[in-house]
Amino acid sequence: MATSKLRPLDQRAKQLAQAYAAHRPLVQRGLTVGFVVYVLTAAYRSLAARPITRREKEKEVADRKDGKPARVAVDAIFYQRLGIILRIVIPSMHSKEALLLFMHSSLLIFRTAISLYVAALDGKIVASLVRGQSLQFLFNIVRWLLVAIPATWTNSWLSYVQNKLALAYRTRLTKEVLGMYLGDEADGPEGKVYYKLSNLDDRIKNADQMITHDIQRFSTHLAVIYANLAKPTLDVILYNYQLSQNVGAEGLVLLTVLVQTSAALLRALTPSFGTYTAQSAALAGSLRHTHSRLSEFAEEIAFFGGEETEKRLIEREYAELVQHEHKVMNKRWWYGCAEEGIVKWLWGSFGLVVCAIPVFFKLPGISNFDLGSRTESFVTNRRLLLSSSDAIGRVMYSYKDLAELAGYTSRVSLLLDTMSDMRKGKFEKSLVSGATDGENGEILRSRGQVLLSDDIQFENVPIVTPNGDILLRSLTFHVKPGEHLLIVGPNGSGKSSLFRILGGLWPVYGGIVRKPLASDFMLIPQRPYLSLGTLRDQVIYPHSQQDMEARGVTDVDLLAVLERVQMASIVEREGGWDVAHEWRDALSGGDKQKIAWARLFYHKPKYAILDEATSLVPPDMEGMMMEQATALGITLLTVSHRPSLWKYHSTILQLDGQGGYIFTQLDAEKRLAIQEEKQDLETKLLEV
Ligand SMILES: Nc1ncnc2c1ncn2[C@@H]1O[C@H](COP(=O)(O)OP(=O)(O)OP(=O)(O)O)[C@@H](O)[C@H]1O
Repeated sequence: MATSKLRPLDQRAKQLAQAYAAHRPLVQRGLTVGFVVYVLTAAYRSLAARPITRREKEKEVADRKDGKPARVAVDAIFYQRLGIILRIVIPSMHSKEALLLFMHSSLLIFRTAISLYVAALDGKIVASLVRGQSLQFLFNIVRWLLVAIPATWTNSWLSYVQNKLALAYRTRLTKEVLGMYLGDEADGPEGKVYYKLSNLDDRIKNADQMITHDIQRFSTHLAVIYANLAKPTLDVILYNYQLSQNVGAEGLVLLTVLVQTSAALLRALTPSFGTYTAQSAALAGSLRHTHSRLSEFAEEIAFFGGEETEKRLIEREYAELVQHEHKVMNKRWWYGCAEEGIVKWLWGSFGLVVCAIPVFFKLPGISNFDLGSRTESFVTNRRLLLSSSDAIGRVMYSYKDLAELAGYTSRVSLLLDTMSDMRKGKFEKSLVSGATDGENGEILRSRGQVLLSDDIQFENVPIVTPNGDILLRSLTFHVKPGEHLLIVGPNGSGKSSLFRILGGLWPVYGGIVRKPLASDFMLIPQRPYLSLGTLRDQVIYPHSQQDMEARGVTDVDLLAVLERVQMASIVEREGGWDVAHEWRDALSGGDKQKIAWARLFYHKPKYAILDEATSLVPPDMEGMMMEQATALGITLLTVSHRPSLWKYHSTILQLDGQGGYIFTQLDAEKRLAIQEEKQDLETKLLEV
């Protein structure tokens, strides 16, 4: 019974095998086409955005509340961000970057074609060896040497074009970012982003690190990812197509199934490298920032003997960075083991089995098989397979690269988004408690008007610090050109804040501010800023020498300006106008203030803001400088605790530090007399 049942089954299997052999070319074609479609779909799916699950969304919200870093992954958000940045780095199809990308792609295809040729040649060389055909062998070696010329040429060109591409991306991005970062009022209503980023917003702690380091890393990763993704995908298709011609598409399909199953396992094991990259960049930036603060305030710290505290701060930042790097290294270690085990060894053994198919099974349509042909086919197939598994491996590795690119993309887009928010006047800063309640909240949510005028006029303008502290609810005063204003008040009452509003640094939360452009103001603070550059650059800052010459000003005129502040000797002392120093360290506090006054006399702005600007110069010079400024038609807005300066001002704005103020005409003599009387009374009171 059993044999009679088996026979028809056996026969049916035979019939099936015959039918299969008869239609094998069609099946082969079907399998090959299916394979190509599969590789493309798999490549697309591995790159496509993974939708964010509800649990992940909830976790992200919770993390943000806890102040934990945001999760970064290869998801829809990443592609959206990348799309925006790509439009910056490749602005059009005719741009230099598009041309470089085209060159890069052509070179990649050319290199794959060479590899295919080399695989076949390798097989031929070994076959001629096995067959003992010396002439054929020599001929093949010459071909090998000849193909080396375009092969090496292509490889050098590839890395050259790739580096050029990275640099071109970096240049485009840096240009865009600097345009926003250092754009002034002339670029639009909202400039001075570099100030607002660090003072009015909490999102970015170290913009310098982002502009220099993160943009560079992003550009390099973007240039590499293209080669690491496009090339291996193309390679997988071409090598496998060639392989399927040699070993039959069935073996290849089996191989692909095995490879893809293990690849899925590897993918599931991949840690979140994108988040780690973004965290590393942020921690490195923070450490650098702490170091740069140390060198910036070296003198102050040295006088205080603050080395231990500073060391502790730096060590804390460093420890955080090292801890994070250790964590990433550990993850990379075991991931590396799993990756190498699967990609190199497991796939390698699958490959050897596939290469052996034509040796052990006679494939229809392939009619060889002396020892030489078998060796040739084995060597060629093995090379193709190695290249192919290397390509699949690279697609796998590139997922890690893609995750890292996602990390840098999140950093660059955070920078771009925050800067664009700054320009729109949208700030995110943690506010003092109660800032958003009731009347305070109303003030913070509203915005005032800024109108252009020759006078300075505040109408019901609140003065609010960036963290939402309301210093004055409603300030009203009016200064006409030529009417010097004295501003007095206790520490922290908002005197400098008033200037920040005038300079366009802080937003106007309500009322109307009438004022000239910020470029019509010039600030002299207690510790004036000295730029990098020559002595001339210090006096004419922010002008360049060309600007100075265009104004018709010569070095002789500049010397006259320095004479006004009794600093003419500095030119000879420092070795001429063209000598460059770190002027911040080379000049004393008083000299710095005098240089700043010389700068004022050179620029002759409409208004000068003097914030304790004469605190370090001798009293006799102080009066002289004020008179000269008046003679040049500069209107002074002065903050000073020195009564000796009162007589140069006609109005006074007195802040009480409790939210109240008085704005009135200033009769300096009367005020001085009252002051003296007050002091007398106080002395008498003490005697009692
Ligand atoms: N960037 C900032 N972020 C948050 N708060 C700030 C910022 N700059 C100043 N403030 C706060 O604004 C308040 C007023 O500061 P402001 O510098 O205007 O005082 P001031 O009257 O000039 O004081 P002083 O006489 O000490 O210079 C202070 O409480 C200060 O802490």
